[in-house]
Amino acid sequence: MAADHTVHGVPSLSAKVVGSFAYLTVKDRLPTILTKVIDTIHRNKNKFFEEFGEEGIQAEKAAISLLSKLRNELQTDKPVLPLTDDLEDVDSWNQYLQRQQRLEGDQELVSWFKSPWLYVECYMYRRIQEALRLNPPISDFDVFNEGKTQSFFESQQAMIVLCTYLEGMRKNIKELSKSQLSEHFNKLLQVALWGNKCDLSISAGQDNSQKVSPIDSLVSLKPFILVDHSSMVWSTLISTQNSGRTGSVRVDIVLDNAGFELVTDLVLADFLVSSGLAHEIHFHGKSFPWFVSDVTAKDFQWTIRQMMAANHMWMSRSGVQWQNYVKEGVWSYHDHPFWTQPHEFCDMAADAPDLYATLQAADLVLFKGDLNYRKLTGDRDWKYTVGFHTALRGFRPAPLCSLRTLKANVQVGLQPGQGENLSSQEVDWMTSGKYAIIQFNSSLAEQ
Ligand SMILES: O=P(O)(O)OC[C@@]1(O)O[C@H](CO)[C@@H](O)[C@@H]1O
Ligand SMILES: [Mn+2]
Repeated sequence: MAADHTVHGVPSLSAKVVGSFAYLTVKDRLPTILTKVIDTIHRNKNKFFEEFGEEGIQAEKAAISLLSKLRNELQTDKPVLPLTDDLEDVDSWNQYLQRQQRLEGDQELVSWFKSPWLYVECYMYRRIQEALRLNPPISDFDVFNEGKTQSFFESQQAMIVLCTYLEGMRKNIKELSKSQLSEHFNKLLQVALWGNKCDLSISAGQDNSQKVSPIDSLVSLKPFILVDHSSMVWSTLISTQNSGRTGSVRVDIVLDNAGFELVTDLVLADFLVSSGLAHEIHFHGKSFPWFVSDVTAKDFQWTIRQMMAANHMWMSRSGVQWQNYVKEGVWSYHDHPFWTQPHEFCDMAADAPDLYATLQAADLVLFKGDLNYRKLTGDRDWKYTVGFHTALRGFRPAPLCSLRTLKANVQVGLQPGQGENLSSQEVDWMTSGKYAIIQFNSSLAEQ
């Protein structure tokens, strides 16, 4: 039987296409990230010594040696190796490697430059975790922590603007009309969308004096939203209210990055709860450090604590409110090994049925960020006009919406000619983070 990486003749993005964005990422970006990780571990040598003595130093050396070997395997296109640590997901990863090998056929071994980009990129982050797990004293060290905390502190000004907006609204939220609520909803949905922009500086001001408000900048960013299904997201929320259901409305947010983006997500979640549009928010994060800036449980708790401790009245008031939501169970944080695996989401029902069942209990699921979009669409070379519903290939646990700035060259659901027009004007429109989508799919059949 012919086995390959195509679905309906649509191939997976892969570094085997020389010059493609996937190729450049594997060739340049991933080794750079590994070098930074090695440097970070080395710079923390003294800390490891203070905490664990000589054992800490040995662990630092051993982890660095494993990571240098990993970088060499990547750069010389060596075969992808099975994992050897003790995490609960090892079997699943190793089975996935076999699955990839079957797709590859007998001719070639699965390797960095030949296999699907999504797979090898996820695998790199899992191997970083392996290098730490195999060296127990430093297993819990988060190699990306410094960057995440720095991005939080650098965007304080924009956070203050958001929390001030939130507090202003909270005061008379019960008196707002449906249309006023919908206006606030659209704004905060867009703030959470642009929070995914890679540079984190949504408020254009670079200096630390006058900052442009992340709310005010929404108008000028609007033309860069290529697909805007926000009215369908709103209708979904409203219809759950109008349906006369007695149960509480639950919104799940599949988080992406820590720092400013996480705060925009928490502000949106706060609005949903305090307006009564939702009664319960489930946040889904990663169980270990992932794709440099993704949220882990520690980041989630740290962020709320930092907000509470902030030296600004509305920021700390928001932090206290969020801590209460967590205490009362109105907000809950969840992680599942599936989020740090390479599977496309259409595999979830079969490969992580418990997680799929969890999402089925939501009234709406918001997927933040670029990587989640790649997994929603299988990271394939789809034609721009293919429907989102088609690209999801049966993944529809609940009504869902992707909030994503474009940082990888996969995009579906555009109007005829829209993608071609953009390509003729800006070669990097799919990877610069300048454009964005709010793309919705109902849980029903084809819309
Ligand atoms: O998911 P996010 O945080 O929005 O983006 C993740 C990302 O930076 O990593 C990949 C490239 O290495 C791309 O998918 C994307 O640009
Ligand atoms: Mn991310």
